[in-house]
Amino acid sequence: MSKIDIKSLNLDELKDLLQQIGDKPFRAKQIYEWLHVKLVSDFNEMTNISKQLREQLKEISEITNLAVVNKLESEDGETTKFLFRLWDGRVLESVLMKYHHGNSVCISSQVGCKMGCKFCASTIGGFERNLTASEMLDQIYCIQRISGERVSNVVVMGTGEPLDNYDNLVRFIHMLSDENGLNISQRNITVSTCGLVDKIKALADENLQITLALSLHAPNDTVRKQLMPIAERFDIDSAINACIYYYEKTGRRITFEYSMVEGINDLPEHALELYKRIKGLNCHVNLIPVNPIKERNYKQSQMKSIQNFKNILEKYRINVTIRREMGTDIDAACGQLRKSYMDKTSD
Ligand SMILES: C[S@@+](CC[C@H](N)C(=O)[O-])C[C@H]1O[C@@H](n2cnc3c(N)ncnc32)[C@H](O)[C@@H]1O
Ligand code: SF4
Repeated sequence: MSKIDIKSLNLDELKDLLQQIGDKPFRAKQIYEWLHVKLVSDFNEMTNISKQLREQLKEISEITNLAVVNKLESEDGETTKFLFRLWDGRVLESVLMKYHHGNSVCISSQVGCKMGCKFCASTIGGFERNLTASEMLDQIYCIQRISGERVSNVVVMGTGEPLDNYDNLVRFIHMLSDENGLNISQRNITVSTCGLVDKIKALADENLQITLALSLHAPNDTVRKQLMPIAERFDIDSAINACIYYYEKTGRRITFEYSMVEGINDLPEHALELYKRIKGLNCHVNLIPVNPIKERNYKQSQMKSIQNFKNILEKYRINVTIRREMGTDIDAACGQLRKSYMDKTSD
């Protein structure tokens, strides 16, 4: 894309742009509303903007949009997976989950991922590129347009490591929670990371109110290194300490994600060790039965091991839930739908 990516500009930047082309800055608010509230993807739809200004904007800028490649709805109707095509032909996936408290969208932050976690389908084809702020917003905007229902929660838990795309992520969060845009409360936005310690600390200093989720998946470095290469770069203590810093700066309770893999991280001694590591922290542990992917032979923990693990943590008064599996009938594991599509198209 050689033209200006107008949907990635915040309101002040849009005002500057209008000033530069000799127009009134107050028009910026109207254009911002067309892009981020009325969710249009064509300058011609901006009916209160003069034709001359629309033509000028078309010449220097572009409005990103996503094309729907595939849409799969789970049998219970609660989960819909979307496969989208970007302007450069690359594909990404996003998920709409309908809860009684509102609609939540899980978005991707990168095309592919370079982090190499052993059980994750998103990383198998490697890393392709970062998503821009507009491409992250587009996933939510498209789903809201297609479903006709307001999105109230956003989780950055799809393909990619959001903190490896730091500047675009922070821009995206500001724009998503902007009162002139969709105005989604920062408290309803969750960012999940495999644990880039320096970036967690930087995020803590941004003065945001989003929830941070750390993908922990192990009670110690030995087990963590078996599952996540990032554990070679940052040890478990430094990852947890970065979360403590995040809590101290923001007052936001930390979520620890723990994908349960049979025989690897689901034993009672793991639960006990985990408790000792996180005791005293204002946190919540989310136990996720791992979704097996065909490229790896990791098995999902038995439900009785997961329940036992939960009971042990609860005995020590750790806040813990087992994540309800949603949409297992539609390639629910993160990156799986995109991976199936890539496999088919490369035949
Ligand atoms: C796909 S990642 C994206 C966000 C970020 N890169 C991270 O690792 O936290 C979101 C969560 O999904 C988990 N995950 C990935 N593959 C999974 C699988 N096959 N089964 C269960 N959880 C999985 C990750 O460990 C992580 O906690
Ligand atoms: S779990 Fe997250 S960091 Fe790890 S490979 Fe998957 S997307 Fe990347």
